[in-house]
Amino acid sequence: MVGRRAPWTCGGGLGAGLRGAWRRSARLARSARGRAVNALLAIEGLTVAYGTEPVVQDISLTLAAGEVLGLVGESGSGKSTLGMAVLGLLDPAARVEAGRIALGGDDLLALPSGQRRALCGSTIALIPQEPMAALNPTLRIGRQIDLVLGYHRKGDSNTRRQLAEDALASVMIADPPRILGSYPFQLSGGQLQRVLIALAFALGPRLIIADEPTTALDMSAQGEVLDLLVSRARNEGAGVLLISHNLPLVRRYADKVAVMRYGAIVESGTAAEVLAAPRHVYTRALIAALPANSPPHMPLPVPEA
Ligand SMILES: Nc1ncnc2c1ncn2[C@@H]1O[C@H](COP(=O)(O)OP(=O)(O)OP(=O)(O)O)[C@@H](O)[C@H]1O
Repeated sequence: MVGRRAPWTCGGGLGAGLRGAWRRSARLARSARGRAVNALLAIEGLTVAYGTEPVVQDISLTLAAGEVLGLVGESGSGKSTLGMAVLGLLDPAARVEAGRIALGGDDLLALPSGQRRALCGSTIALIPQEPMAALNPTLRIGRQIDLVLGYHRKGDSNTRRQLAEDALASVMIADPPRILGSYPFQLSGGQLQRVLIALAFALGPRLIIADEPTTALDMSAQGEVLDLLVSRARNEGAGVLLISHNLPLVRRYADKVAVMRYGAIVESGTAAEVLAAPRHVYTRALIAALPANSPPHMPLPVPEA
């Protein structure tokens, strides 16, 4: 696991050119069901190293607007490092050694740092594993949302208050005024994750990096949070990179799956193909390692060795 950050720590505006490219990409995705679509995100030959040790090696993948790509693999396989590379939030010790990350046709790695920062947190949102760690424990939720919306220049304080209430209502949180007046410790993990999802969507993301977004939640909250995140993303034409250990959840929510091992993708394809009929021995081992009766959502078959 690499260092986690709140989704709004590096936000800013969105260039008109990029906005146009994403709109075109979302239109293409909607109008081309079942056919090849223009990628919202295209990663080509990405290699990232800590010191001399490459932990992401020559990775290529694509994600269309409105699509969910599940990234699975054992701990330490490089999933979070890949996500952080896309966000532009790599640890200072990490170095991109090769490759290209294109979003809406623009090469993120070639953008000046100010423009790159401007995309992160608003256009590319992070939904982290630990919602509690992403929030300031000493500030009420309303104050934290107001700070973020203010940072992104979302109107005066009355407008921001209304935006915050609307954002919370849109993720079906009961009694938004009460939630805005609460401290993080007064809310459940599921409520906190909904707050982060509400805030992410209030900023109009085109790409969401969801890094183990339900690991800290109980089983019923896991389904609720992913139902919400994925349906909202599909409706708004945002792509989701869903990083998860939970294969049944990935199969339920992802359109495509990429399986990582030792920094490389060993198998990728549609979720149905990869998780129901895995070709790679490592994917089979991941599926075989699932505890019996683990997920109520979507039990996976254990393939023959
Ligand atoms: N700041 C860092 N400095 C040096 N090595 C790091 C750093 N962060 C991560 N690594 C190493 O990079 C490799 C990939 O880590 P990463 O967190 O990307 O894996 P992961 O698949 O996301 O694991 P997890 O599922 O546990 O979060 C691991 O070997 C890890 O030890």
